[in-house]
Amino acid sequence: MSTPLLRIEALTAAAFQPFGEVIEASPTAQHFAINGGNTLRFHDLARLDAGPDGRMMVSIFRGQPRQLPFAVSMLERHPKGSQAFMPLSGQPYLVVVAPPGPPPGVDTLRAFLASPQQGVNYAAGVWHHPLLALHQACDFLVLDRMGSGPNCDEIQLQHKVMLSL
Ligand SMILES: NC(=O)N[C@@H](O)C(=O)O
Ligand code: NI
Repeated sequence: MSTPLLRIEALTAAAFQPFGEVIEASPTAQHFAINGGNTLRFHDLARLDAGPDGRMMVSIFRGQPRQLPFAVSMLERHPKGSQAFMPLSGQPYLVVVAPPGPPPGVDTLRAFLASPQQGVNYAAGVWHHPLLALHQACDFLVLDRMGSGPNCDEIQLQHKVMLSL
């Protein structure tokens, strides 16, 4: 039996709501002028969470491009804190997620194509695939938890799914 294709959806705040937030300078986001009108502030776009005993840290991930079609065989989650990615290299990328809680399955997996102007913030415990950069090596600004104890659970999918554009 061939490995099923996972449908890839356009990334929107509404579609991503069960998993976290989309970070983008959207006209629908709360925004207001600052700095004497020189600057527009797109305000409070994501809920960053390091838990009661952690702190947020800033990193840069340089992801090598994934070759498509790509087999999704595992996901991970960070139970103690959120994790946000903001693209820096002007390329789209893929996001694969499943709701927090039960092990992800073909019926709960979702895939999104993020534009170069869209970041994502995974809420704590949301299942997601590690960075899926496309086309070239891409840098991402990453905001996630520094703290004690393990904060990355990995799970192998019972049934693989394929990503293709
Ligand atoms: N392991 C790590 O820091 N990266 C992953 O969490 C990821 O989501 O890419
Ligand atoms: Ni992660």
